[in-house]
Amino acid sequence: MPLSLCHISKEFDGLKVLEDLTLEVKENTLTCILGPSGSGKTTLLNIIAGIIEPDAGEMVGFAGHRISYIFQETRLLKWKTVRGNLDFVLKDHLSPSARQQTISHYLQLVGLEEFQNYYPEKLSGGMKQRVSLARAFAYPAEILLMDEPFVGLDLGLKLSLMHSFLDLWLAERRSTFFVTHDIQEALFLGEEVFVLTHRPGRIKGHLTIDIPHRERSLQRQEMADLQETLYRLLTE
Ligand SMILES: Nc1ncnc2c1ncn2[C@@H]1O[C@H](COP(=O)(O)OP(=O)(O)OP(=O)(O)O)[C@@H](O)[C@H]1O
Repeated sequence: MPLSLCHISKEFDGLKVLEDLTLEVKENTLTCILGPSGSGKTTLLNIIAGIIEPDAGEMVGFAGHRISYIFQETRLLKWKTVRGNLDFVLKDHLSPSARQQTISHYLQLVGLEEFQNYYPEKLSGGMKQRVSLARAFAYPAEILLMDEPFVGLDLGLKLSLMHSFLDLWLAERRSTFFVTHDIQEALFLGEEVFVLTHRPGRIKGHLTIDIPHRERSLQRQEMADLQETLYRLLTE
């Protein structure tokens, strides 16, 4: 069943943040919501997560689905080890032995097995974000919400985290809503990309990118053209 947001509007104290926003995607699609700062991207994720009620509109296809939410700041529990952080979100869902296996599987996918007994304060920023990705994927959620998880990181680290994220996501597709104001993130990750207007956020444009993730390179003219289109949509 597709996931649909239908005519969603939201204002805070008279400030219109989202206006008549409608989109529909297939299940297990990696959807990027690309928009300028203040266009209501976080508000939209919070509405999908059920943290905020929209003033108008409805969501179809989301009911009964569990949600994992990844933020810009990693929100790891600092009194628990890497393994303990994953264990914490799994303890109500899996038996102890299944938990051990699941945790090892995801830590291996993000290359952090040997750091499993470290506390977050002993990890670099990139390693912490990898733990947070592994934790989000380990949790048995059908929907993944990602709020600019790589913002403010240097280019090398951002690229390496995007690869870690894609390794996890390609191994096990989830319906993902990834918000960003970064054209390259949308271009390299999105299967569907929706571009928002300035506040109040409305859908300004929509692209489907059907190039397999592993074949996305700016050397390809098609990718360069898509980048140009996204740039125009975002800035004009
Ligand atoms: N709970 C709230 N109460 C009042 N105003 C709010 C609230 N949440 C968000 N806003 C306002 O809504 C607008 C959109 O915020 P939001 O965080 O959704 O945008 P964004 O696109 O995620 O921005 P950024 O890219 O800068 O994070 C902002 O002007 C913000 O001040």
